[in-house]
Amino acid sequence: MRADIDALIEWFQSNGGTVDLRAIGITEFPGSGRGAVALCDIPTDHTLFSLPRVLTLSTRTSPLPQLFGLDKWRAHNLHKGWVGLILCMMWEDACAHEQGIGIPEAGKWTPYIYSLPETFDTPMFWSEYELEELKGTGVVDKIGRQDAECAYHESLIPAVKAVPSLFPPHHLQKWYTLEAYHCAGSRILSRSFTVSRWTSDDSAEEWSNNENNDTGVCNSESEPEDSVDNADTSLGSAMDVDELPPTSDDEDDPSDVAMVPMADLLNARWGCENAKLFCEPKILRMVATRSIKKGEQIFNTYGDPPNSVLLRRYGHVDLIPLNVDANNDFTRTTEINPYTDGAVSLTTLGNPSDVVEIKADLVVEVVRARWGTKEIGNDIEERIEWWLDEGGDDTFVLPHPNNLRRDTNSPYELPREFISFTRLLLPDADFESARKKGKLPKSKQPDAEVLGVLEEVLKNREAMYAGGTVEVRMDYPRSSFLWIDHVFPY
Ligand SMILES: C[S@@+](CC[C@H](N)C(=O)[O-])C[C@H]1O[C@@H](n2cnc3c(N)ncnc32)[C@H](O)[C@@H]1O
Repeated sequence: MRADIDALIEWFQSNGGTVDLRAIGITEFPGSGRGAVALCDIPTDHTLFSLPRVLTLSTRTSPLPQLFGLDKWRAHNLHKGWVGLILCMMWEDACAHEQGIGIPEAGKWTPYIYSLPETFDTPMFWSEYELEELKGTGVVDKIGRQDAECAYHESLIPAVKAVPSLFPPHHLQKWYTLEAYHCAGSRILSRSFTVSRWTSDDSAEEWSNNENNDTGVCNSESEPEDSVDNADTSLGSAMDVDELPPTSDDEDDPSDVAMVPMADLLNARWGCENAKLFCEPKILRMVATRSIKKGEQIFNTYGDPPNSVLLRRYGHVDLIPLNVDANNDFTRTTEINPYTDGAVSLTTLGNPSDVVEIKADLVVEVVRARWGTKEIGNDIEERIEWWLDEGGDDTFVLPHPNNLRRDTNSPYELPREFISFTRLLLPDADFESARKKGKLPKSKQPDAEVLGVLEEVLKNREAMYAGGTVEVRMDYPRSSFLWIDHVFPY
């Protein structure tokens, strides 16, 4: 690993990147692979490293789309989704290992390619037996193996076969296999960033690792250092002149998805962010967002997603000490820092961003089982339809009671929609009058009947998870709390 990292840093610096090697080192962290460590006390706002935009690897910076021919690229649907970037990564991999293929533009990212992982712990690579462990979580449905493989067979392979000068036929069985495709896809999934084109409207922006933002969120921070007049030329790639337009205005632009050498060596952990990548007209800059003590790990942020997302995209979960009181109940105290505060009873580990998703179907099932058609009537489908027409969701999301970022000590509250929907289904709900008034049932203060349904829904929901028993206790209205133990694996 050392040789790869040393070669990466040398390549990085000789191609316009800067690294403060007095402040940051790359080392192995047990359980999380390579990561960055502070070699001295680092003050807030210190630049740890920076790189020109052209050193990022995306369909905008790779020479491949141009060499392939932009019209042909589009005709093969390589401008949609991640398949184009996956092909660029596979091509770079082939070029790096085959010592170039006689094309001068090939092989620019070779030391970077050598630094990338070749195996992954994500569920994409789990056996059926192993996936059983995820039963009940939202992960399994979101792995997307079939869709990914469809793009491989329908777009990537025909494209590769169409241009033998770029993809020599004897490379196909080695560098363009389904396995290599999944490897490139997983590298993107776990390491890419969203790096938009610099526009004259932009100020310096912070960009979180792509993982954190399925939504592609970026936050405005400060003014750019360089005048925006220089911004266009700063991109400097061949793609500046004639590049692929975004698919459409309201879709995420796939050419914004970029591999960012060095930045992707930083790990992340819930609530531990102390560095972040900022986007400027000519460069990307990794900056300390807090003071970091010598010896501490330098953490980027992946957006503190729930463990379901961490596992699916990165192959790990965050298990941090949760706030629990002497009775092993979650507390809502917001001031306590679970990493440093010795006063906290640390008996439970988890990820405060975890949620439980409850499908509306499950509520319907419980209501049906409890009362039957005779009591609730024949119009349950109609009620559901009206609920959806009124903009109601078909899934309710229960946040973790221990989410410390919720700046409140108020009791745990069930999502109001969840209560309102349940009330709508009950036999005594005045559906006709609600529909006439166009008003959904009240969502505050659930009564005993609603709570009875909700308790059963939660028990049934818990039983869907593989393994372990869960205790669901409801203590309402005495304390106005709903206590749910261990029901938050993902
Ligand atoms: C962006 S890379 C970070 C660098 C990576 N550790 C390496 O060795 O190249 C993301 C990967 O790092 C690992 N990782 C990051 N944060 C972690 C954490 N808190 N716990 C365990 N593994 C982590 C996961 O394997 C994840 O897929």
